[in-house]
Amino acid sequence: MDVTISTSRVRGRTRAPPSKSYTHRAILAAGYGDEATVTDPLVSADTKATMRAVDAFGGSVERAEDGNARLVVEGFGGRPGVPDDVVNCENSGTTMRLVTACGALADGLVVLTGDDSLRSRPQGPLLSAVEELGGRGESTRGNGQAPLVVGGSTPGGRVSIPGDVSSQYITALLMAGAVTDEGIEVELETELKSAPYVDITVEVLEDFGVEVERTDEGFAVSGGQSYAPEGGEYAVPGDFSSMSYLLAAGAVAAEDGASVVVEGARPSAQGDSAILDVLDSMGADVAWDREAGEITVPRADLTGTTVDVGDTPDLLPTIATLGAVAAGDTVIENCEHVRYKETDRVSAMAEELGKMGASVTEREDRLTIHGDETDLVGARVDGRADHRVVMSLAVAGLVADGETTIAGAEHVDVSFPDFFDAIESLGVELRRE
Ligand SMILES: O=C(O)C1=C[C@@H](OP(=O)(O)O)[C@@H](O)[C@H](O)C1
Ligand SMILES: C=C(OP(=O)(O)O)C(=O)O
Repeated sequence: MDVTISTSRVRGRTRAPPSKSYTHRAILAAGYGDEATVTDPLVSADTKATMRAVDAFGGSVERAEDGNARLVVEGFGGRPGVPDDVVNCENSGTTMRLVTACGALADGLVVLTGDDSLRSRPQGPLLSAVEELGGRGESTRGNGQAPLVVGGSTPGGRVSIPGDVSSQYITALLMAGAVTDEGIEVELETELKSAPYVDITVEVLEDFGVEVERTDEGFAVSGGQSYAPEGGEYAVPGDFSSMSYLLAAGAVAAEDGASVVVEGARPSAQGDSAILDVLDSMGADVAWDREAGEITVPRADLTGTTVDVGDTPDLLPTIATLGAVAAGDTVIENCEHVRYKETDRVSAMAEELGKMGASVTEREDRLTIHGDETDLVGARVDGRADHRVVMSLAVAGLVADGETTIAGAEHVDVSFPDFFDAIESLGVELRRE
C-alpha cells in the first residue's frame, strides 16, 4: 500500500498503542506458565507471531471477544512441546530470539524461519550460547541467520555472550533459564546495548513471580521457577516507541495555539520514554502528567541536538526526522546496532530523508542531519518494509513542501496497526492507494 501525505497541521488527542515489547514477553511468560490473561495487549503482526509460537509449543492464545481487549493464554506448562510444523516468526526479531531459547528446551527439534528481513538478521551469538548450554542451535545455511534448528532439552548452566548485537539474546536466555533444571547465568562479553529492554524483561518476569539477579558479569536466573502473574492477570502499558511518532508530529506540525495530547503514557521501564528528553533538548515544550498517563506537546521551532541511542535504538528514525526539521545539526551517536533491525535503519533514514531534500552525513556508528542545509520537499520514498521507517517518513511528510508518497506503508501493521487512522484523527490529510 502507498500512503500519500499532504503538508498538514495537527491537533487533538490520541492514544498510544500498547507496548510491543511488554506484549511479547507477557504472552511468552504466560506460555511458560499454566494459564494467564494478558489485558490491553498489542495485537499486531509481530505479537501474533509470538502467539502462534506459544500455540506451536502446545499452549493456546485466545482473544476475548467481549469488547475488553484481552488474551487468554493456556500455557505449555514450562517445557515446550515439539511443534507439528516450522515456526514462522515472519518479521519479528523479538519472537525469533525468544523462541530460539524456548525451543532449545524442547525434547526434540524446532525449526524457525521468518521473512526475507528476519532471515538476514544476526542469530549466531544466541545459537552459540544455546550450544554452550548443552542444547542444539544451528543455522541451516551456516551463516548465523535463520532458518534455525534448535532443541536438545538444554539443561542450563553458565554462558558468555556479546552484549552489543542484541539485548534480545539476554531476554531470551533469562526467560528460558527460569524453567531449566540448572538455571542460566549470563556473562556479558561486551557492554550491553539496548539495556532498558532487559530491564523490561526483569520487570515482566518479576510480575510473573520469576526472579532475575543482576551480577557483576551480567545476569542470572535460577531454574525450577514457575510463571504466574498475581491474580492471574497481567496488564500491558502503552508503547513509548510508537508514541514517539505522535509526539514528533505535535512538535513539528501542531496548529498554532494547539497541541497533540497522547494518552496511555504511564511510566514503565521503557528506555524509549527518552523521546521526551530528546524533544525537550530540541526546544519542545513537552508536559508529561505521569499520573494521568498523558503527554502534551505543542509545535516548537526545534534546534539540533546530540543523542546517544545506545539504549534506545528504535528512536533513531524518529530523531532523524526531527533533525531534518530542526535548525542546525542533529547528531545521532552510538547507532551501529541500529543497522541490524528490520532493515539497516541508519542507511535507510539517510537515503530516504535524502530523497526529501535532507542533507545527511552517514558514518558507521553516527548519523548527522544538517538541518540548516535541509528544506524538506515531498517525494516518493520507500518505507523499506520497516514500520519505523514508514512512520518516521510520514512525520517528515507533514512539514515537507508538497505530497510525500510512502511505498510499503502497510508495514505499520508490525507495531502500530492503526497508525494512519491515529494521525488522520489528528487532522493529517492522507490518501491510501
Ligand atoms: O526486546 C525487545 O523488545 C526489543 C529490543 C531491541 O532490540 P535489540 O536488543 O536487538 O537492540 C529493540 O530494538 C526491539 O525493537 C525490541
Ligand atoms: C527492531 C524491532 O523489533 P524486532 O527486533 O522485534 O523485529 C522494532 O520494533 O523496531
